[in-house]
Amino acid sequence: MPELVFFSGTMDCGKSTLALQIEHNRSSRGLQGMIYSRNDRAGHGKLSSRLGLVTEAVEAADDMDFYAHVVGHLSSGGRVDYVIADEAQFLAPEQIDQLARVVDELELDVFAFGISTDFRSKLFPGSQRLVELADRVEVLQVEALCWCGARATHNARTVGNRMVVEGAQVVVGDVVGDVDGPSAEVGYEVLCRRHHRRRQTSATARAAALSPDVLPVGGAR
Ligand SMILES: Nc1ncnc2c1ncn2[C@@H]1O[C@H](COP(=O)(O)OP(=O)(O)O)[C@@H](O)[C@H]1O
Ligand SMILES: Cc1cn([C@H]2C[C@H](O)[C@@H](COP(=O)(O)O)O2)c(=O)[nH]c1=O
Repeated sequence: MPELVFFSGTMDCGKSTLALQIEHNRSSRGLQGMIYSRNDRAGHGKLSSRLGLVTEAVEAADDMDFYAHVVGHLSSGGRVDYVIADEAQFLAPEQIDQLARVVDELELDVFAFGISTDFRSKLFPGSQRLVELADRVEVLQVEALCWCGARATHNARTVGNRMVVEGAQVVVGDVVGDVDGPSAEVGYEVLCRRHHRRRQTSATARAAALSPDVLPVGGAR
């Protein structure tokens, strides 16, 4: 039976890498995928992984009808054996319904990849709809780690190395390493729930270790 599968995890846990591996394994057996992405960091019409792999993709506009797009491709003589949708958190709920329709009416597997929650730990609308509609939700095997060593389950947004909790839901960006000194750039860091709740990033934890009498934002350690 064809399925709608939602592969979910934090940022930087290998979702796009897995999407590219699924694409590679199927295309190397002569199957043809329709690959969608939206707002990939590598640019318009790309699906890229931090391991350096990248492939061409259809950039999913916010008014794009996925079902009509696949039907249009098939009607004009194209072939589609499966569908991959990366950065699925950025899709509208109606677009997730269209992907479910692709599974049910065109009998194609649809593999969607994305983060579930935003920097405030609230579900993205597209991810919420995926959780509601998917045949399976798969959590990725490779654990991204918080600076404390625990499994990272949450995405923090940082500005100037400090976690922020105000701002637009969508700001395309990348995880920042353990940077020294303040940065005005918006970045992201994956954290365990405990440190996300306490707003303790690696930089603020390091600063607190250097000056133990300074409490993190929010009080408790
Ligand atoms: N230099 C590296 N060596 C080995 N693995 C790496 C390296 N850089 C990144 N990775 C792996 O790639 C993962 C990120 O993959 P990616 O597909 O870009 O993540 P996602 O799409 O979930 O944000 C990291 O969690 C890590 O496992
Ligand atoms: C938490 C969070 C993330 N984003 C953006 C940042 C990146 O461009 C993507 C996630 O990409 P990845 O391949 O999973 O690393 O989402 C955002 O816009 N808003 C957020 O709250």
